[in-house]
Amino acid sequence: MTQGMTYILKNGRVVDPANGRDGIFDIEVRDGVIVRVGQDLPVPAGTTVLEVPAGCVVTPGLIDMHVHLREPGQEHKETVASGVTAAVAGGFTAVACMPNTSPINDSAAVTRYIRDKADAAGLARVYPIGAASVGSKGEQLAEIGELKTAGCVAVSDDGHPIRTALLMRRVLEYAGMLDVLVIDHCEDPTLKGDGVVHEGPVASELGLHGIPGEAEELWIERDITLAGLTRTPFHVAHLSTAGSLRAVRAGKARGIQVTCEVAPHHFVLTDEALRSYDTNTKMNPPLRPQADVDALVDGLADGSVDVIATDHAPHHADEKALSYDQAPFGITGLETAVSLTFDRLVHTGRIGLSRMVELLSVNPARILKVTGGALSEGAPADISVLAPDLKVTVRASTQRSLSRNMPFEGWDLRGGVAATIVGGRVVYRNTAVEGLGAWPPAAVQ
Ligand SMILES: NC(=O)N[C@@H](CC(=O)O)C(=O)O
Ligand SMILES: [Zn+2]
Repeated sequence: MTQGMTYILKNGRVVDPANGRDGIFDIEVRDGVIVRVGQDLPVPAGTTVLEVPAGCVVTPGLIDMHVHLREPGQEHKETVASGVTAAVAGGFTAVACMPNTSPINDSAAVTRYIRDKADAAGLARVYPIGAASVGSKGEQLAEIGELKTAGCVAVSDDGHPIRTALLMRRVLEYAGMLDVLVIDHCEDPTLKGDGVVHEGPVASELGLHGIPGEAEELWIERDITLAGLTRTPFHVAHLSTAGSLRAVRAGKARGIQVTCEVAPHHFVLTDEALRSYDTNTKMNPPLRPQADVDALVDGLADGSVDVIATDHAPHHADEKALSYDQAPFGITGLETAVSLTFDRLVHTGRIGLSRMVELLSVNPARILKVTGGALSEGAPADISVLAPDLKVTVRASTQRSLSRNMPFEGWDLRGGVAATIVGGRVVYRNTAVEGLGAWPPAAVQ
């Protein structure tokens, strides 16, 4: 525990693009707040020094703006407590959680319940996302004002698209007035039909029903048009195709306030992974062909993709053991995102560290309008310490999530997390990283 304590994080390579910093800096933390950032800060008597291990990178706390915490209602898959434990072990100081719990988070009572659970866990910050429509049924507008007052930072019917153009228009109008972000799971349900994987040669060969990329693209075009009509910001959840990215780029070029996120599995895997028939390759949107993956990586590099978000979607092993058609959509992601980003984007030279920090911290903070995204003096000390060269072998059995549904079992990746600091408290310390021995013990390690 380091809250209430003064300490100096010493000699870390600080990558803080919002403040134009990339170099060796010290960070002084007092009572949970960053009080000074500078080179060779003096160490007053009695001040603890936390030496940053050689090769580690200190960044503003990572924020995952798309997770499913499953509480209330599906605590066998994940609880708020297990979810935030996975989050801090994955390097995230904050997460925004989708409303498709049971009951749906369409009321202040559910929002407060989630926040209370998050406060009790005391690990990552949790920003609830409220439903856009009552019960996420797509019929009646949810009480967006009530949800905002209770602490929701955004609204979405994630799991489903916001059902009609008229409803989307109203959601944008009300949420816009209240300064609440609208996030849509963009997918035309009629085109999706009973599809379970990407529509294409692999699906045909395997005899699985396909979902065309156009199901996503059409819906994004609809939403961008309505964001233009209402002059309101709109965020695309889990964007997955080249055509979707073209639509977002064109929207941005027209001055429409549209932003988007891409999940790690969509820039790492293609629909070739389906040949395993492993239901841990089943998620929504589905894995796409190489050309889409290449386009997403280009977008991540050139700035047209704003955010990396995991879409952490825990499901129980019994459900994932069903046939491919029957199993639920979704995979976990909180504990692999940083390693996949380092291994597949940074070490391949596609993005630099500062772009990585923009995608995982600066932009989600800006889009959600929440604290963080910068290591500024006076800001809460939400800090991630990353280990770009750490050798990681992914094992579901050692992850903190209650669920193990992920397709990266046994993967060797380069890059990981050394420590996670929330509000000045070291909440996670990775015992596999050398040089953290003198750090205080953490709640998760
Ligand atoms: N992404 C997924 O595959 N699954 C999500 C719901 C959703 O966003 O579709 C889930 O809640 O399991
Ligand atoms: Zn979704």
